[in-house]
Amino acid sequence: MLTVRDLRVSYGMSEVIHGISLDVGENETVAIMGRNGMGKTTLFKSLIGMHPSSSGEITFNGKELSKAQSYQRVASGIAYVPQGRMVFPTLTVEENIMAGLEASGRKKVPDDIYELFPVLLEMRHRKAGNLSGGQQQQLAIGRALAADPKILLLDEPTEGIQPSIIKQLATTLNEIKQLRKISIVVSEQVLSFALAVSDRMLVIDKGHIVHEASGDQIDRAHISRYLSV
Ligand SMILES: Nc1ncnc2c1ncn2[C@@H]1O[C@H](COP(=O)(O)OP(=O)(O)OP(=O)(O)O)[C@@H](O)[C@H]1O
Repeated sequence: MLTVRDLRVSYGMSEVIHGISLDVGENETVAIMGRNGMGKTTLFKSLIGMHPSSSGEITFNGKELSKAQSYQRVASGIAYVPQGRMVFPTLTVEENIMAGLEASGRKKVPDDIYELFPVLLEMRHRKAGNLSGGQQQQLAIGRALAADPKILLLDEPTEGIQPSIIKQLATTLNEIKQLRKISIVVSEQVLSFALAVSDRMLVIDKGHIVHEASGDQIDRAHISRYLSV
C-alpha cells in the first residue's frame, strides 16, 4: 500500500535520512523505533510532504507522491498526527474534529470517532487547549480519522503521556485497525507500546533502517539497545 524507495532527506547541506526503503501493507501496523534525533519526525514530515525529499520514491496505492503537495497526499488517503499533537488550542474539541472533515468532504463527525474516544464526546464543547495531554492525543487521532484516511502516520503518540493512558491508547489503536481496516505507521521509543500495537518493527538509527523484525522474531533486548542512550 505504501512503498518508500531509497528516500533521502536533508536540512540544507546536512542529510539526515540516508536512503530509507520500507513497505507498509494493507491493514498492517508498522512501528518505527528509534532514539531522539535518529530521524523519525523527518521521515514522517517527508512522507506527508511537509519537508521535501531530495531523492527517492514514495508510492501510495500505486500513485507516485514524492513531489505531491501535502494536501494532495491527504486527499489520496494519508493522515498525519504530528509529534506534540498540535491540536488547535482555542477551538473546541468538536471544531478540531470538524477541521479534519474537510479532506473527506463529509459534513458530520463520523459516529465511530466518538465511539472510539468517548471522552471527546463528553468534552466536545471544551477548548482543546484545556484538555490533558492524553486527551489531546486522542483528539489529534480523532481529527486525523475524520479525514477518512487509508493510512495513519503517528509520530511518537506516547510522548508525555502517563502509563495508564498509554495502555488505553494501544487498545484504541488496535480497535481503529479492526474497525477501519486502515494501515498505521507509528514512530516510538516505548517498546511495550510498540509491541502491543505493531505487526512489524523497524529500527531507525542515524537516518538508516538498521533492523526489522515481526512476530516471534522480535528480540526485545536487541531493539532496546537502539533505544537506550
Ligand atoms: N529543522 C531542522 N533543521 C536542521 N536539522 C534538523 C531540523 N530538524 C531536525 N534536524 C536534525 O535532524 C536529525 C533528525 O531529527 P528528527 O527530529 O527527525 O529525529 P527524531 O528521531 O524524530 O527525534 P525526536 O524524537 O527528538 O524528534 C537530528 O540530528 C536533528 O537535529
